[in-house]
Amino acid sequence: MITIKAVVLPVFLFDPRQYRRTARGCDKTGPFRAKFLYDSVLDLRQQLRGIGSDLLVAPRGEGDTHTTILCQEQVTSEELRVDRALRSALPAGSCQFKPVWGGSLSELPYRQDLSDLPDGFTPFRNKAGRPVESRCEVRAPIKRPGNGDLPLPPADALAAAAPLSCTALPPLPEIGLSEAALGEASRTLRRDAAPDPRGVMPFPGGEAAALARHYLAISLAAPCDALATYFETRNGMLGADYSSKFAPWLAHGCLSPRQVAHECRRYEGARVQNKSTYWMGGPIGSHQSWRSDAQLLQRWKDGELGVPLVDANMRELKATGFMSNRGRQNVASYLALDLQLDWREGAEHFEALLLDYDVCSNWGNWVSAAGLTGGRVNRFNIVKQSKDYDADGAYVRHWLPELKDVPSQFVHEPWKMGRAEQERFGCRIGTHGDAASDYPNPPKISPLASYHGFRHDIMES
Ligand SMILES: Cc1cc2nc3c(=O)[nH]c(=O)nc-3n(C[C@H](O)[C@H](O)[C@H](O)COP(=O)(O)OP(=O)(O)OC[C@H]3O[C@@H](n4cnc5c(N)ncnc54)[C@H](O)[C@@H]3O)c2cc1C
Repeated sequence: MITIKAVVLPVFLFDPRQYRRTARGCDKTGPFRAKFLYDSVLDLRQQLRGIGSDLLVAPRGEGDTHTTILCQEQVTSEELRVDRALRSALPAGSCQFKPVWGGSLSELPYRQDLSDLPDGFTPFRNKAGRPVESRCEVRAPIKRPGNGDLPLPPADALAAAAPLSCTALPPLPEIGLSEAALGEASRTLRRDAAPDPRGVMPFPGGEAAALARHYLAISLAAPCDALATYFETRNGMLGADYSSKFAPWLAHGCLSPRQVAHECRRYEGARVQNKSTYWMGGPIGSHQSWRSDAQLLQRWKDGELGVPLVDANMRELKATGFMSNRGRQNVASYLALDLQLDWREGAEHFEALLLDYDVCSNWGNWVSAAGLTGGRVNRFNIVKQSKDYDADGAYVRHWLPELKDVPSQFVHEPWKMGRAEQERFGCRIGTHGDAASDYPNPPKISPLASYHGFRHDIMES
């Protein structure tokens, strides 16, 4: 009798659908995430080589499939469409398609069909007065496998697996990166390309880089106490340690959320607990007719609106692929609730540029920012937010050189400077596009009172 041992074939397919343009003309994947993904695939290959196997890589869904395809179970529309296309492309009878649920860290204390799931975050988190995470058991991380621990084919057996390759990664045009993104990407993708020095930190892709992030060195030998102050610092916008910056690695599957949760518990046990470490671990609102203004939208994307906090954050995103949570909330609120431009334009722009793009986190947060969750609409007062979270203007000056000599009194409201002050502080305020001005006047926004279309309360914060 012949015994056939099950073998797991490690394959990475670059899916061209991820690199096309959307109907609104946005790249699905911009250069930052394309590079992060490349780094991550290279790192995965290195790790598999380290345990005697290898990674097969192909530009699209080619290759011989004759066993079981294991994949993450999806819930969102484009991802489900990809699953359906893959299922129907599989030769009948020769291959099984097996989605596995991996979207939650532990069993939630809600019904399996989620019929008792609250709409808002606060009631979700505090079920019957107890924080939801205190009822959730997170399983311990699995030990790192060594050579021979996994049913992987040896490297030399994989070397002959044409048309898949284990030597080279596919060139970008083969993946289908759009022309516009390619121009940028070919620059960013140079191995030696340095990240923008103004960014919060470099983000190399791959598990090795994630584990080297010292925030995770909750490790007791050399503890990093940034975690202890997370609750106080998490609304920051400058520097590496106001938040974990794990999101890009989590979004790409380079870092296990179970491992992060485990390290946090270990840290809390050994050092100190923090109120907010629990973090680590479709629109239903009323109809709103969004305005359409391509020029204004472009100014928002370019950080050229004349609203310093929004502009600084949008320039950071454009230059680095990252933006703080505080920044994301403000720029999203400003686009949807102040400019009343279509929030989906903003969500698509984020999807293209964010290193940590995740379909649920991005689109879910945008739905909420646009006031479409069915609950209270939270409209950010940008000037108040600027003064609360960037009191001395260090963040806006970091990204807006036009305002570098403008004192704190005016830095968040430069339009309030008179002509003499503009002269004195070297910043002329004027019409957007006017060569004689250094920084634009902000667009006129609708007062709160004219804000129709929402059935629910509007709260300013
Ligand atoms: C409009 C908008 C779009 C967003 N798009 C994304 C996205 O595409 N991908 C993404 O991972 N996050 C997204 N977020 C959530 C949040 O801004 C980022 O997760 C966070 O800024 C990443 O930085 P960090 O890893 O240092 O987070 P930390 O503050 O250190 O938090 C630790 C982890 O918790 C999770 N997390 C934190 N805040 C949120 C949140 N509000 N919603 C969901 N998860 C959260 C992330 O996985 C994060 O890495 C978005 C928020 C807004 C307002």
